[in-house]
Amino acid sequence: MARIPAPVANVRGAVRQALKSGEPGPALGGPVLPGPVLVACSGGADSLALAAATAFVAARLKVRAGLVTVDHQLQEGSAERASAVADWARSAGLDPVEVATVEVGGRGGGPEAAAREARYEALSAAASRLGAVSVLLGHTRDDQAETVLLAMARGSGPRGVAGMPRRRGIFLRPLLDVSRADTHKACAALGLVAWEDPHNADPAYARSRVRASALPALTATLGPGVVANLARTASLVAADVAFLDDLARAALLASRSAVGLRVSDLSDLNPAIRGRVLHAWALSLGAPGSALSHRHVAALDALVTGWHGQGHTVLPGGIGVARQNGHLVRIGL
Ligand SMILES: Nc1ncnc2c1ncn2[C@@H]1O[C@H](COP(=O)(O)OP(=O)(O)OP(=O)(O)O)[C@@H](O)[C@H]1O
Repeated sequence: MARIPAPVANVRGAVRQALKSGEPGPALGGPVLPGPVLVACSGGADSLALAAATAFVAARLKVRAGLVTVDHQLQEGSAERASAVADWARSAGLDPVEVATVEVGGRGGGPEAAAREARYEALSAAASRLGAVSVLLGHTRDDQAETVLLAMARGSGPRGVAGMPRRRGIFLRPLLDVSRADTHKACAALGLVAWEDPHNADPAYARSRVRASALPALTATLGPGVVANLARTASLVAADVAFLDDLARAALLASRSAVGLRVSDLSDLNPAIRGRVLHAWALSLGAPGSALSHRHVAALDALVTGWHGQGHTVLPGGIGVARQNGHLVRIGL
């Protein structure tokens, strides 16, 4: 039997681990299969290698696996690309296979964010319609390293440096330990022609510049382990962040009162926990997470630790918070 090329084996190994460990849902591999695993595939090398490996592994594990490709209708020929991906997926034995066509226009936050939001909505909708147990995404170790570097450069703090989670809700990223070079080599070895997203090489995007210049420069300066080490940093930080978040959840419950949060409880907390409690509380009041910054949390913190009788502070979403009678309370503006 011909030897399987190492990159193909690596991608399959990562997918096998994800499918076998039960990560995609408790009933996988059991007698009753509640629904398929879906691969979210753009036709790019990462998600194409993921889809090919999933088709291969799922057939052997007797797990149902399908594919969804999203047509953002933003580029010339996007519908043809989507239907070519779908045709290939059917020929590879994936089932069900769907093209989800989305309208990206009319959303805020820039074209990239709008496309991402539309894509995740479409993938979530397809997953519920098809009763899927998981949606597999093709992010690689290199994507994780880029995410960490960007987060550090932007001062995003531990939550950003923790990178992309392996699982969030129905979404699962089995390739976070696999290099991008391997997904490209796996496609080449399998004779799969991957689509090149022109955005990936567009220097208008910070991520493209990190990919094209910053990471290669760091690798040249510090050595070839930089990408893997940045990705490892993400998982180490993610474990700490999860622990601190657990502590903060408990502290939030303990400091809640009928009117708001008790200042005496908040001031006893370690600053790392207090910041998280205030952040979580602000979210619970309805402040939009995308707009809630360190500055807002610092202003809440000042009501606790830098109290000099100052007035209220305003959170994103027009939410007023003041200190009254030993409590942080929401006020009408
Ligand atoms: N058009 C698409 N159709 C289906 N899945 C897609 C599409 N584009 C991207 N994906 C999925 O998302 C993964 C990441 O893609 P990409 O890096 O282009 O997006 P991103 O904007 O960085 O994603 P994220 O929002 O998760 O950070 C792909 O490997 C694939 O699984």
